[in-house]
This record gives sequence, structure tokens and C-alpha cells, in this order.
Amino acid sequence: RADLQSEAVAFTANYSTDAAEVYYNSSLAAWNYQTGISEENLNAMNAENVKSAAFTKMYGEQAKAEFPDTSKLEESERRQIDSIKILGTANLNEADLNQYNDLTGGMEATYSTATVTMPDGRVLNLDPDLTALMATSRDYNELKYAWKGWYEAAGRPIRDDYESFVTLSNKASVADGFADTGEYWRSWYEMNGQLEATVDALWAELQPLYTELHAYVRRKLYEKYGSNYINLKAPIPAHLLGNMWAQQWGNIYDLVEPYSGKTGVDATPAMQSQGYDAMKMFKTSEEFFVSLGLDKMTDEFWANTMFVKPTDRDVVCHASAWDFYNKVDFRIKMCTVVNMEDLITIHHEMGHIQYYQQYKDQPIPFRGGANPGFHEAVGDTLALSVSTPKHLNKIGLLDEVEEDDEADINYLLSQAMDKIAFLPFGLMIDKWRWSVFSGDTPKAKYQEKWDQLRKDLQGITPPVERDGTTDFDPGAKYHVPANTPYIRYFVSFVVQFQFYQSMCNASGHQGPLYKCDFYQSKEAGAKLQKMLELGSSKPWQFAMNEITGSADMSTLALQEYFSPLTAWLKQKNLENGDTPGWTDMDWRP
Ligand SMILES: O=C(CCC(O)(O)[C@H](Cc1ccccc1)NC(=O)c1ccccc1)N[C@@H](Cc1ccccc1)C(=O)O
Ligand SMILES: [Zn+2]
Repeated sequence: RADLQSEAVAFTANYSTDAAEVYYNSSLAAWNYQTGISEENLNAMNAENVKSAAFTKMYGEQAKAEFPDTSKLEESERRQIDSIKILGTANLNEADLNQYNDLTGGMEATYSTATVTMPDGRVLNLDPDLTALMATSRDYNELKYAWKGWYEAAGRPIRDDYESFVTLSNKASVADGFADTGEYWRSWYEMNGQLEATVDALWAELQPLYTELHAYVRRKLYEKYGSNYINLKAPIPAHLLGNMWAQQWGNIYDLVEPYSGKTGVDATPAMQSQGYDAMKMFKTSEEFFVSLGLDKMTDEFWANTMFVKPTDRDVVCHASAWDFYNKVDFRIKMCTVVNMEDLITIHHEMGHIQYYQQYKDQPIPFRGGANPGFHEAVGDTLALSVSTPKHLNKIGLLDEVEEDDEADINYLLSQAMDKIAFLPFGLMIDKWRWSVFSGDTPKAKYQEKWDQLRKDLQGITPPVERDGTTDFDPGAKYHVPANTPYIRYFVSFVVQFQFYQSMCNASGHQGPLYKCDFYQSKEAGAKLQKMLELGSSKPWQFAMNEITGSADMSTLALQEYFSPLTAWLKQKNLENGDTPGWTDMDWRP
């Protein structure tokens, strides 16, 4: 009915006007807490959160009362009002909401301030100390000590709080009509309950490549650490992969490099010798986006971003990108270290900011990614281009480029150590969490379920025995205490290759996909921009079709990108007499 439609237009317009102010205030309070961890700032953040919850509840209930049936409305108003009807934690009464906020704020503070005291007395934080140790130490026992210390310091203290948090989170999701919080999170992908089946199918296509890489790396670790610590038919000890969670293996590339003497793939030495600082790294990233015809960062971005870890207070160092919902104030919070890994992370975070800027004129309910995986994929897509030896050479971070097969294998292996290694990790975090929210995994089985997924999906085993009644390893990975969903990264690692392939084609690239650098291509930028400016105003399948010409997630682009390496790994594993996979499931180092 025309009058219902015009009512809906007025209602959603009022919502966006009011929401911009409310969300600005709650975002700013959250920013102040994360960049200044203190009781005072936690209380101020929670007070603002109570106000924004009251706002969400007021509009949500009005939407349910005035528009019980949205099916007759135009698509834009229907999607906006359906979204406004979901209250989330605003469903909770004040006592429950305060407990929920104290639990989540406390768990994030525990994670962000945990330290490990080494045998020699050094007190190490995660960022930058333990991150650097896990990346650079090749001492089996030093790595084991740091790994054990971190998981005990960050995970164990929040095991009980996490159970309480789950109960309250589910209470809110059930009030919105979901079975549990896991189902609520999966609903963002608009796949009629098929998200898990879809990601399982994508993983089935990629698991053979992961298993070949795993076997090759296991062989190299065997050569380094010996048969006491590595079993060629068993999972790999979790602390030897260069990363606290074994989620990306790029930091042990030096142990696996196929052909030595070729130009390096790591720009860190050049960055450091050329006196790069955080600001120079951010400006380098901005320049790449602008070269595609995308937006510069705003003045507010440069004025308000936290570039490096402050020395005078505790902060949440885990990187993040912030939208203050006023079309100009966008910020990154990051404890930047001058190395290649952080240059890539800066592109990742800048990708979030670009998305914010491209959809800033959408109504508030549409200021999000087409799906959460798309938001994670923007920066990484550009980073695929930036990482090419050709591009690094162009910007003076690599002295010369060899055009030969061996140098190409070196490059593809270093990319696989970050991109292929990540896939089972990106899948397993929410496999674990969905099972916890659904009740399949009660507290008594938190650790056991985690270990089983680590072993089955990643082929990784803890370096020391785990105790299911006290250990809580999931709590030692940021996104669990920070309550940030994770399947988005698995989705991103698949779709970023589709976006990259499509932008490469638009740029007129000829030759192997992995050599494509679409730097300065306005055609590539236009392709990406058409998808970014939609925000979440259309289902992600529509946005996917905009940028790639097909509506589905597909692993074909990723498989094409790595195809020379896939053949090489199979050949190498055959030569080494290694059987990909891990059958000695009960082996321990
Ligand atoms: O966590 C991150 C990067 C941080 C972030 O940019 O994804 C950040 C996480 C976060 C922090 C606080 C609250 C919520 C989420 N996400 C954002 O800043 C963000 C999220 C959604 C929309 C816009 C920005 N990366 C993941 C996975 C990853 C991604 C890419 C390369 C390597 C690893 C990790 O480190 O395990
Ligand atoms: Zn991100």
C-alpha cells in the first residue's frame, strides 16, 4: 500500500539520522577504551553501550509494531526495516546487559594485558614481544616455553567467563528468533542455512593443496629440528610455524625456501634500511588505493588514527578499522612495527577504511560489507598486487626481479605459507564456536573440541599436554575474547582471489595470474568501486556478480593462482618419499 511505503521511507530516514549520532557516541567511547584501557574508560564505554542499546530497542520495537509484514515494501525499505528489527544484545535487560559488557570488556582486557615471564626474567607482552619471538626464534624449547606461557596467561583466566558470556549471548539471539548466536552470525551471509555446507565444500576443494604444503613444510621442519620433535606421519607441533596460533607460516619461509640465491620475497630489510616508519607505510598504502582512482584518506583519518603503540598506557594492540558514522571520521588503531607483515596488515586495515568511504552515503543499516567476508577481502586483494616482486621493485623495496621459474616458485611458496596455511585455521575457529553456541560443546569439552579441530583440520598438535579442566586455548586467540566472528576470514581468503582475478582482467593483465600488478589501473579500481559503494544494500551474490560476473564463491581463481606450485609440491613430496596427511594421530613430540 502506498501509504505504508511512504511511512517506511520516513521511518528509515529518521532511523538513519538518529542512529548516526548514537553510533558516533558509542564508537567514540569504545575507541577511548581500546586506546586507553582503564576501569574509568570501561565504565564510560559500557554507559554509552547501554544508551545505544536503548536506542536500538526503541527503534526495533517500533519497527516490529508498525511494519509487522515488510514483504510489500520496496527492497531498500524492506531490507533496512528487517535489519532494524534485529535487536541483538539490546534484547537483554539492564542487569544482563551490564554483566555481558563487563564480561566482554574484561576478557578483552585480559587478552590485551597478558604477559609471559621467561626463565631469564624477561617479561614479554604479545605485541610486539611474543609475536617477534615466535617469528624469529628457532630454539625448540624457547618457543615451547613462550607458547605454553601465552596460552596459560591469556586463555586459562577467561574459561569461566566465556561460559557465562555464551549463556547471555544466546539469550539475546534467541530473543531475536535464532536458535543460538551461531545461527545469528551465519544469517549475515543470507544463504538459507547453507553457509556451513558451502564453506565445507570450498574446504574440500582446497584441502589437497593444504595437505601437500603441510607435508612439504613438515619435511623441512624434520630437517631442522630432527626426528625427536617431528614425525613425518603425524601432525606438526604447533609452536614451530612462526606464529603463536600457527595460522600463517610466512615467518619460517627461510626454513623452507626452495631455491636460494634468488631475489628475496621479503621487503623488510629494504624497509628498515630505507628508514620506513609507520607513517611512510600508511602513505604507501594510501598511494596504491589512490592510483586505482579510489579515495584518499580524510584529514580526520590522519588526525585521529593510532599508528603505533603508546608508551604510557595499556591499549588493545590487535589492529582494527573504525567508522564513526559521520562520513568523515574514519580511523585505524594499530601497534605498527616496521616490517613486511605489518605493511600487508596496513593494506588490510586500509581496505576496511576504503569500504567505509565508498558506502558512506548509504543509509546506516547498509553501512556494512556485502557480507563480512567481503569487508575482510578488500585490503587483501590489493595486497596480492603489492606483494608481487614486480610491484615491490617498482616502489624500490626489492632490488631486482628475476624472471625465471625458480624465483616464481619461491614467490608462490611464500604466498602459500600465508594464504594456503591459513585456510583450515580460518575454518576451525567458528566451527568450534558454533558448536559452543549450539550447546554441542559444553565447557567440559571446550579444550577437547579445540584440540580435535586443530588436529583434524590443521594437522597441528600442541607442544605440551593440555588439561581439559583448566586449559582454554581458544581464549588465547584475540577473536574469541573479543567476540569477533572468524568465518569471514575463510570466506575472504577465497573471494579475494576472485576479486584479484577480475581486477587483473579489467587492467588488461596478460600472463600468469600470480604475476599481476594492477597498480595505477583505473579500470581495475572502477570494478572494485562498483562493488564497494553498494555496502550491504544488496545481497552479496548481487555484489559478487557486479565484480566477477558470477554470483558464487569459487576456489577456481585461488587454484589457478597457485597451480604452478601445486604441481611442484606434489613432485617434491614424491621425491622426498613423503605421504601427505597425518595418520599417527596419537603421536606427541
Ligand atoms: O584480525 C585480523 C585483522 C583485524 C581486523 O581488521 O579484521 C579487525 C578485527 C576486529 C577488531 C575489533 C572489532 C571487530 C573486529 N576488523 C575490523 O577492523 C573490521 C571488521 C569489520 C568491518 C570493518 C572493520 N586478521 C585476522 C585474520 C587475518 C586476515 C588477513 C591476514 C592475516 C590474518 C587475524 O589476525 O587473525
Ligand atoms: Zn579485517
